[in-house]
Amino acid sequence: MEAETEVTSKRQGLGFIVRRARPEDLPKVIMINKVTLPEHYPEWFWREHLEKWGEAFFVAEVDGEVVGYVMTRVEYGPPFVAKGLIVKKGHIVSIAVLEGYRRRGIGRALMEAAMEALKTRYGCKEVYLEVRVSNNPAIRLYEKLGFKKVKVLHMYYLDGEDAYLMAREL
Ligand SMILES: CC(=O)SCCNC(=O)CCNC(=O)[C@H](O)C(C)(C)COP(=O)(O)OP(=O)(O)OC[C@H]1O[C@@H](n2cnc3c(N)ncnc32)[C@H](O)[C@@H]1OP(=O)(O)O
Ligand SMILES: [Zn+2]
Repeated sequence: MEAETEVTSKRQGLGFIVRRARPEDLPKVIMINKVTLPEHYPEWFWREHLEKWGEAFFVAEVDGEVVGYVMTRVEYGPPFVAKGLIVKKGHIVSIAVLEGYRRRGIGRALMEAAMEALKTRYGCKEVYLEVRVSNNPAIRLYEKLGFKKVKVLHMYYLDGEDAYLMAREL
């Protein structure tokens, strides 16, 4: 994918842009994470991911405002679903879209941009993530993109909830 992709919804006025994140986007990205998810990270963690794996860190913009993000990293290890002993794995660390901007394809477009970059820029053979077992909207999105539930991670979250580890080949 090129640096910027414009997606215009069939419904007028619901267009958005997906582009690579920049350092100046981080305050807004961190704010979106705070209001949408219980899992938060220190500022240096976001910055580190942008510096190391910035080609697969994307934001979505509506009318010039960042309304969503996807942050990823690249890891080496035994694959969950791909073939091989040790492979490069793309890890979707966090994705979120502000509540008022959901169900217009932004989450899907962010995931597609991240997966394409993980594959073509970093050579990842698969992509994986963890998601709360109760998070149906996110699970539906991942299944629509071809992810499968690989295993349950018991008590994965601080509040005791389990996670599904979901993965697909790239
Ligand atoms: C690895 C992790 O970060 S796990 C945590 C994921 N993030 C969160 O849970 C944060 C809060 N939630 C969100 O930010 C959003 O709901 C997201 C990111 C999960 C989805 O973002 P959206 O922009 O709404 O997704 P998008 O519009 O692309 O939806 C694509 C498809 O996913 C499925 N989907 C998305 N939301 C829902 C929902 N609420 N109910 C059922 N299916 C849904 C649908 O199949 C949808 O296609 P459709 O609208 O044509 O039916
Ligand atoms: Zn994770």
